[in-house]
Amino acid sequence: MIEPHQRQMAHAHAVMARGSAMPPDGMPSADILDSWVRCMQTGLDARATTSIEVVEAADLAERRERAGVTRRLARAELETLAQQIAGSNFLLAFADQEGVILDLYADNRFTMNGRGAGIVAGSCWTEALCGTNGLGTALATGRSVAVTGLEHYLLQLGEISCTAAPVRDALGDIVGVLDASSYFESRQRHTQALVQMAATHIENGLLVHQMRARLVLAVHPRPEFIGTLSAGLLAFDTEGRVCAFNSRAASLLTGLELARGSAFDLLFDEPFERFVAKLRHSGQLRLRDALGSIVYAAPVHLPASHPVPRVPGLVVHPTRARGAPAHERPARTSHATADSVDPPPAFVANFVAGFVADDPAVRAAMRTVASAVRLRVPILIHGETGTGKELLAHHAHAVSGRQGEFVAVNCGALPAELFEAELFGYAGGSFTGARREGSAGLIARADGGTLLLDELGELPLALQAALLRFLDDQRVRPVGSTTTRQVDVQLLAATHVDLEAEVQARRFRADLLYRLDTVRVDLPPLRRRSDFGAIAHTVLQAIDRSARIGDDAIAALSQHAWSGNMRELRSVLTRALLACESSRIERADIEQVLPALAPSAAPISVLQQGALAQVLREFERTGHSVSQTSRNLGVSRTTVYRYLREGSAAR
Ligand SMILES: Nc1ncnc2c1ncn2[C@@H]1O[C@H](COP(=O)(O)OP(=O)(O)OP(=O)(O)O)[C@@H](O)[C@H]1O
Repeated sequence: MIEPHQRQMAHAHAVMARGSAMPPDGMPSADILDSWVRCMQTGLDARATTSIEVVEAADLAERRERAGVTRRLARAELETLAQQIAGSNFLLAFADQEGVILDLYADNRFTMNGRGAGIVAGSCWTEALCGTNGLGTALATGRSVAVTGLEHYLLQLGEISCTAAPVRDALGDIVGVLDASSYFESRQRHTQALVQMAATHIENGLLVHQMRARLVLAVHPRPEFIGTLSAGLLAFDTEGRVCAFNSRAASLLTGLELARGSAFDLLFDEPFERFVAKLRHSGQLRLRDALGSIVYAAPVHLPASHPVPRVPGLVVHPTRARGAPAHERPARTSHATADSVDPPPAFVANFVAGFVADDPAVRAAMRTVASAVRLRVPILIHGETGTGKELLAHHAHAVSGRQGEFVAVNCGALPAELFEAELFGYAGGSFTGARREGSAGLIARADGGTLLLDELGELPLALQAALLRFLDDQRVRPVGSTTTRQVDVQLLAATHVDLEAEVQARRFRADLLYRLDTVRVDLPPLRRRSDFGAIAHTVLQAIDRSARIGDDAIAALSQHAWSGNMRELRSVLTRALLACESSRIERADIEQVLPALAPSAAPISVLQQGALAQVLREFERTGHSVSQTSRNLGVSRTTVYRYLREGSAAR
């Protein structure tokens, strides 16, 4: 069926073909109208069949090389976009500032059908050559555009819809353009927002890269938006003069004299030096701008060369530039689809194999985490036991692109004295049992990477103060040593307890909670997840790849309360699989094992009676693997640790 829009544009083409010197009335937008005028003026024939020019292989290689970091950032975004609009017949392309496609990701159906045939690496899409089109028109206007069906000037492109956004570097120059093309009929409402967001991601990455020797600030009138794409970015030199800013900063600070070279003190009601000193101390600050409005600011990076604090008692902590470029991130698998949700502030693909994330709350958590790691702020992950906090932490590490290790440490696992040495390291011979050569500690091991403090609620009070100090300056001083070492660690903390209640009960320091609670994500319990079915399938596959489960069985499972969440589900599915006669679990198999488990806290109570022996036996049997023991018994790792501690105290 020809849609009214196509009919209207077909009419416009017909009028033009009759020799009109101007495009007819009723053009969909001023950008398309102006573009047609430009095409007419260059004498381009809308009806001619034009073969799209493709540059030589050597030229393409040279252009790719020249595009350097921009291209690497763009490729990462193309991959993410490909995940988001996967299966919807799309072709995604990144072209340089001359409209030559450097990279593209195409859905097979799009290329096989032949309609996207001319869109290949090296093809050139300037308006002068190809008429009105996403890439060319975005480059010509410097704005994000959608060119739908017959809005294309060349009739031969009339079945394609493109949406494209230019990418600007830190100085505001266009350095490339991102495009998503589809058949006219499979275009999607959210694609333009997705492409625009991806372009903003590239621009922000580029600004942070190009300004890596500068102080880069993220600003927003509301603190919770600091880590999102809505935040503005501003770079300052050591004198406090603006070197670069993104378009969000320009619109957030409208009315102020924001331009390259503007002095910080003219924009904000605070002397630059004092601001930097405070920033080093506190990480995020509330500022008043020159018009009297409140703005929150947090450093994206704060180089050591910026003014040293003159405020007494403040600690200096130069930070390193962020981790590796996004293109070096690991391969990803995804269960997430971006079909019907409204465009959130920052989209992110699923980086962890087997991590089901079709639930909106989980996807929101993934996006928050991805934004927070970009700014390297600590993240507090909250959720009942077994809801996937550690898996989300792995995702955070992967999405950060940081090259260092992911180090997880269970705060309930060790007594305070040993824990401090484990965490911060120790000098040789500093206490009985210490190794002669000493140890760098887990924080140092996570240098350049990510440290997860699991079960944060169990962190001994004595260590909470040390952690707070570490969060302030990212320096570690090994136990028994007089020297400190600067590290660059993305901190994540996970807990299932209500930390506010712990603060009330004076078991947790309020200042530490305040510091860690900048970005908080809550993982929903299994009973509230909309993707329960997908989870059940995935967990079952992890137990036995050949196993299957019927829809009725899933429906029966979904009725359960699952207080042990994924771990409990895994344990129930294992039992059901053992109980069933084939490798396909049916409702009856579930009914056979579920009543025995209800109420769902049963695994814990099983542990409580004669539990110690059971835990120790399983711990021995699994070759001292805490995770394996926790999995096999269907309890959390903390529970296992607690029993192991009790066990060793009793001996
Ligand atoms: N979204 C998910 N998709 C598939 N499997 C998951 C998901 N989330 C968690 N799991 C699985 O559930 C188990 C528990 O996950 P994880 O250890 O991350 O939970 P947790 O919240 O950290 O638990 P705890 O609070 O007990 O430490 C793991 O085997 C994990 O692989």
